[in-house]
Amino acid sequence: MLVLDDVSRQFNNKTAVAGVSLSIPAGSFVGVIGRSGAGKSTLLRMVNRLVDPTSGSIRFGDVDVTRLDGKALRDWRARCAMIFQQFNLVGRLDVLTNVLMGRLSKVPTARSLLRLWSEEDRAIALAALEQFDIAQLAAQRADSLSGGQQQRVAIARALVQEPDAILADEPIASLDPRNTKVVMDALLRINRHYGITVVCNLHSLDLARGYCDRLIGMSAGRVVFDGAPQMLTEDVARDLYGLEAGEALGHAPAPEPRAGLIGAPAAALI
Ligand SMILES: Nc1ncnc2c1ncn2[C@@H]1O[C@H](COP(=O)(O)OP(=O)(O)OP(=O)(O)O)[C@@H](O)[C@H]1O
Repeated sequence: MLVLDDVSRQFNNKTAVAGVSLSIPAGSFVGVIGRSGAGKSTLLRMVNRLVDPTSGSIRFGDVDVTRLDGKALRDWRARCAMIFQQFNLVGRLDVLTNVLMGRLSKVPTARSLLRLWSEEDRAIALAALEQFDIAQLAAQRADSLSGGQQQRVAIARALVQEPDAILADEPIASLDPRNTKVVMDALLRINRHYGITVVCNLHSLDLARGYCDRLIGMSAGRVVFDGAPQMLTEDVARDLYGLEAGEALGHAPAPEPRAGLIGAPAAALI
């Protein structure tokens, strides 16, 4: 269970997140929605500690995330993988090496410094690429791939970290509708098949409704809606998005059917 208790973040005199309290049970697929500037990215980044809260606490099980530093903080970041709008791959490296980067926290320091990957690590990375139908791209430079392919590589890299949670910050914001569906289906698969918690910032309400079990609506740094997608009425949605309602309430592709939800550890990739 991920628990945020009265978490706030200020940038100079601007309050980005204001007194957010939330409990997210393991295995949830949560969508964080709201208009631009509502505080969605800051909220996610605080969980991963890319941004430190100004006040409040974040706990995951018995770990007090807000107090971690050094190796303990690095370990935490390995347990909650981030996925970004701009993929954050190393463009000049091949796809397989990019995915192997996700194994860095799993291998002894000496080997990780020398980038000496075991056969097992390579097999895990290749199996992750296969999951998302991009194993044939393993030897290509990451920067030669389309946006949708790059985001699937980033998701494969996150998966081989064997995380407890994946935090996805607008993962489809720069993708076309077909790739949007492919990437959202990949996140859904990770959630359903491996039981990994997914918290995903989304601008499109249709997408959030289609994929998430629970929506958290933010406005001016506060949580103003927290519930199942079907509880979010059109009126509440219009309030949430204000002038952006037209764009945010547009139609989005439907997810794959939610079948075959077998829990399995990420290590079971091979
Ligand atoms: N590093 C920063 N320095 C100063 N202000 C910031 C910083 N990061 C965020 N903010 C401000 O905090 C508020 C919340 O920003 P945040 O990026 O969390 O919102 P968001 O809902 O993710 O928006 P978007 O959908 O546009 O990414 C905004 O007013 C933003 O300008």
